[in-house]
Amino acid sequence: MIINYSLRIDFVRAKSTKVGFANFPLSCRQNVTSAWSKFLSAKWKEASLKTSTEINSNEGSVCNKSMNIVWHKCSVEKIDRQELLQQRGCVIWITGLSGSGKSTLACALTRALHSRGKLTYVLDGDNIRHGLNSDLTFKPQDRAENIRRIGEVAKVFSDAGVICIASVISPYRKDRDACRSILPDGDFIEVFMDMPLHVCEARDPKGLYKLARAGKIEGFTGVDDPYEAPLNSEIVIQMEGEVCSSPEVMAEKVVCYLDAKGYLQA
Ligand SMILES: Nc1ncnc2c1ncn2[C@@H]1O[C@H](COP(=O)(O)OS(=O)(=O)O)[C@@H](OP(=O)(O)O)[C@H]1O
Ligand SMILES: Nc1ncnc2c1ncn2[C@@H]1O[C@H](COP(=O)(O)OP(=O)(O)O)[C@@H](O)[C@H]1O
Repeated sequence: MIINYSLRIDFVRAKSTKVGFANFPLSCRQNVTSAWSKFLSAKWKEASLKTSTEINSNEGSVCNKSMNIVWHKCSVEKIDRQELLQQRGCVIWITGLSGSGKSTLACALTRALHSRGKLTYVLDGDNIRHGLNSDLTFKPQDRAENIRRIGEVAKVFSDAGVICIASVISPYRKDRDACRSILPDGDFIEVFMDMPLHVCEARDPKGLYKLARAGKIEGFTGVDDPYEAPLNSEIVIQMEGEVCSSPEVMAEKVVCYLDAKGYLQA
């Protein structure tokens, strides 16, 4: 993006330098400007290639390919919507292994908040992959893009004043941190489902661990694909010895956090 932009400036400068060539013979001027154009167009191509490589890498999408865009502000803003809803928009980001209980917690939490009159919306990895993200695989760069898109959608919901609950494996720390970085301070609340792999594998409600162990699914998180545990989550859900709290008790822990931080009022 920066490279593209500076090239655009160079291009404008190059065009204006043509005026300075006015005293040279026409053929000489044409040669210089055409060499300049070739040089710039080669550089432009190089920059574009670099940009798409960056987007397709595991870095996540750090560049914006859209140029000449200006943010349009409206007179009704987040603060007005929050006032209407009597709550503060935020993102509850539930991360953990498959089978760790992310969807179960997301459902219990949306139910608990709904019954307190709070507007929520759940973005579940499995569900989003049925539509918006149906073009993505489980390769690292596609997981990164999956998380980037869900992070952006969650940001829109929180800007709408909604308490958005994202339940996604999101195995890479960098991708989760990127989602945190696009939200106002405090509005990204990470919940780590810190369940041991053997517990998740014993649950295996969809039979996916079994398939992964049999080599029928490649790159399954926790089996032959990494999961980078969060280092500083706002909330950690763990077992107490061999016992797992009920989904309602887990949800209550998150509700208490939201209440204490003032998200349940405008
Ligand atoms: N290879 C591989 N690894 C992990 N999970 C897999 C895989 N293939 C399919 N599934 C199913 O996809 C669900 C995870 O989707 P996510 O979008 O949350 O994954 S990710 O955040 O992009 O890693 C996940 O759902 P949950 O079990 O609810 O986590 C699985 O059912
Ligand atoms: N707190 C819990 N106690 C006992 N079983 C649970 C709990 N949370 C989830 N489960 C069970 O574990 C399995 C996986 O839960 P799920 O929410 O689908 O996990 P994930 O979304 O992380 O894959 C399901 O069969 C679910 O009923």
